[in-house]
Amino acid sequence: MRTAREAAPLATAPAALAVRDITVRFAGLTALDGVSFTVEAGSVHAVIGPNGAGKSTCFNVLSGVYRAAAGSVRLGTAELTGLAPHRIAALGVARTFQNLALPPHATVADSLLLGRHRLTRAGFLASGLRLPSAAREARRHLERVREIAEFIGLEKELERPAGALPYGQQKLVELGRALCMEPQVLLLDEPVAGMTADERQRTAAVVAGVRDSLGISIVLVEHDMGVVMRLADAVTVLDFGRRIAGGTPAEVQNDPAVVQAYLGAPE
Ligand SMILES: Nc1ncnc2c1ncn2[C@@H]1O[C@H](COP(=O)(O)OP(=O)(O)OP(=O)(O)O)[C@@H](O)[C@H]1O
Repeated sequence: MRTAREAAPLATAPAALAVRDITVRFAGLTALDGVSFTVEAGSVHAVIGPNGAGKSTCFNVLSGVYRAAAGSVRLGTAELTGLAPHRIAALGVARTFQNLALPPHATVADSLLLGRHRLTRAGFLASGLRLPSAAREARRHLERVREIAEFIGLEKELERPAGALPYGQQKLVELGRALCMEPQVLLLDEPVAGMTADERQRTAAVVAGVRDSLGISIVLVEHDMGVVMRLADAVTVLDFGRRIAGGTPAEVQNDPAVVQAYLGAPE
């Protein structure tokens, strides 16, 4: 059987995600102020900054939950600015959530299958009538679910209720569900928050594999600096809604403005 590593070339040429001059205001407070950065295709791009810097707001603009007052977001030539979350997902930008958002009693297999929903072609009627075309399609989706379960290391848990797994594995199911959408870009909101050291390590390895083996770009909002510094190819640093620095992890680590922002607002 093919593994997910072999089976997941991107259907379309990978594209950069260009974030340009994004401004978001909440009743007088400017949460993001003309923020720009580019997530290069096939890279891990971390967005960091002290509490209240605007990271979640940025994440919510990229996934379509918040509408920016100004600026644009483009994936290659596709304009994402102002689109609803499901349309952004359909254009190849999948996300995970900071808090678990899995149906509590569904098995791991069914949770992953949820991610295949937008790729399902057989209509309600064809499925209801059990037409061979619908059965073939269902088999294809199940095969892909198995490959992705293998990729995230949960192939043995497919028939278990996702809610019964340890927290770290549940988070991996969420990540797997997003991968099942065959995205070009994966938005990860604090993927290792609340995890044990082992779980963090395992999740970081899976995220690196998503980039290295599947060629998917990743936008990572994460407080764990160890994970950011190990995984990220590029880092954008926000403070009070402004982009104060950007570059490689080593570059931003030594940037006086970044040091000042973190020292001025200790966690
Ligand atoms: N829905 C909202 N309504 C009003 N103000 C908001 C809203 N969301 C965020 N803010 C404000 O916008 C600013 C940026 O918040 P945001 O949550 O994006 O920061 P963050 O960098 O993600 O912080 P943290 O690290 O604490 O999660 C903060 O001052 C916050 O209080």
